[in-house]
Amino acid sequence: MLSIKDSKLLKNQCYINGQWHDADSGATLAVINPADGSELGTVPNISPAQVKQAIDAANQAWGAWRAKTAGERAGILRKWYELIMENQEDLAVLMTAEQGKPLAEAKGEIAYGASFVEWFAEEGKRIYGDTIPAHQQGTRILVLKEPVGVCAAITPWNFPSAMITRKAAPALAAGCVMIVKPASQTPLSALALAELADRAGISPGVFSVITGSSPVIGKELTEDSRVRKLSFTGSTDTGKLLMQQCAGTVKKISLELGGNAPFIVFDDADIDAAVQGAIICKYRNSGQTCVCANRILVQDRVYDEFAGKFIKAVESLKVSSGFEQGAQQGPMIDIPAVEKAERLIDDALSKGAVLLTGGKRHHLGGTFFEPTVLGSVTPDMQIASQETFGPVGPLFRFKTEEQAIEMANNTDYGLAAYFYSRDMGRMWRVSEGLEYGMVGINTGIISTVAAPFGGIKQSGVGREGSRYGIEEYIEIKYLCISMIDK
Ligand SMILES: NC(=O)C1=CN([C@@H]2O[C@H](COP(=O)(O)OP(=O)(O)OC[C@H]3O[C@@H](n4cnc5c(N)ncnc54)[C@H](OP(=O)(O)O)[C@@H]3O)[C@@H](O)[C@H]2O)C=CC1
Ligand SMILES: O=C(O)CCCC(=O)O
Repeated sequence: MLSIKDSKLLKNQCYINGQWHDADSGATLAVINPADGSELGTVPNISPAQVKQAIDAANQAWGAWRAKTAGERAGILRKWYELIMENQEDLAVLMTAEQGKPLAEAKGEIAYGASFVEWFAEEGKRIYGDTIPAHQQGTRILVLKEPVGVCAAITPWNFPSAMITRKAAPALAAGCVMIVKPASQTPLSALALAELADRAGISPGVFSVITGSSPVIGKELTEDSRVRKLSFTGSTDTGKLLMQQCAGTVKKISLELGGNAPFIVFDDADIDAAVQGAIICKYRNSGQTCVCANRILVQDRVYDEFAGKFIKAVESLKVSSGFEQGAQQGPMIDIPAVEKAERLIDDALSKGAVLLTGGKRHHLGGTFFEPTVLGSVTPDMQIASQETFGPVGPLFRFKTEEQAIEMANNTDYGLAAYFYSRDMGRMWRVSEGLEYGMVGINTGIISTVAAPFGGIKQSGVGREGSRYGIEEYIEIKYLCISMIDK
């Protein structure tokens, strides 16, 4: 039994048009605690007709929601933010139970997720239009910014709360309405957010959370022309599929997909700081983060020093249930995730990599995995080109700055990159040379509500957070007013 103060936050129904619903058929999906395999509850596996009902409700709710002033919407969103923060502890418990991350990380994610609601409540008040010098006498040109309309969000299990608010908050602030389909592994965090949205006074239909089979729900959401936009965070393969499905109705899309982040340590770096940065960048959330360091590139001269200190720090990480005091690495999300880590390690070792620590399932059993470091990794190994999404840190060796940039860019992904250096000229050269949407310099953590999050190449389309994030939910309408001199 989960220990939460407000038992009404634990839901087993989905939230459509301001009401809680079972599936028409009564079908359910089980939600599993990855730390011990126990069942935490069930959620409805809804029918295509119920997805249509959610779209009907959203479409109907849109008019009244967009007609509110930005200030009125901001007041309601502010209330939602406050309720999320008041319930931070309970929401974190739900998250750790269904996702596995340490409770301290879960609390951090709740605050991070709430920060998008607070930020965009304010940002919605500053959606300014434009006037443009006209091209002829007696004419004026105006640019209006209008909400896109009914939006859908499909979100992943690795950040079960923040990936919802990062999409829903700018949408609602801009005057759009949103239907969210969370990952099947982590629907409880999403449904708890819906309960709090309800308490905050977000009107029926403005924010719905639906659960069930992803291909079925995805098809309904992408084929319905009333849904004007899809925002997705998840794997590149699923993102490509959804992009294709959205083509039929030419929807706007935002895609936040996979990464293959290089983490470069130059020989002028502060090595201790680089080790700390690499630990947090690689092992937070058990390595299941799209901006996690995926390849650690270390310059020849400092390779041995960095490797020695890094291995020591990795070996000191506490692996346990996320609820245990001091937990630093919880279980992985499921067995396929463990098998993927094993596959990548086996491939690397068979091609000449060296196991420096870890490398196998943890003695705690289930989906716990040892924090792992591989040395002498080379670009021909699968781990160099695939997103590991696990606690495996592969060390690559490089000689020159040019070689580091070339190795870093040698991937189809372009989400986040990191490097450590104390040379100002190098900071500019390398920042400009890296083909990535985000670059962390002398830091392993770059996520904040204040900055634009997103990637290039096959890592996605669009940006989330910051003042840029709200533009994803705005259409531009141009007015050409003539004959004003008559
Ligand atoms: N960029 C990122 O942040 C993430 C990257 N990944 C990467 O993807 C790998 C696999 O993870 P996985 O969970 O399978 O990622 P997916 O991309 O498959 O899942 C993410 C979301 O997409 C949904 N989804 C899956 N298939 C469809 C579909 N056909 N139509 C509509 N929605 C769909 C899922 O729903 P449901 O759960 O119900 O199937 C979930 O809500 C990971 O190992 C990692 O490399 C994974 C998650 C996040
Ligand atoms: O992994 C992701 O999908 C998002 C990363 C969360 C963040 O750091 O903002």
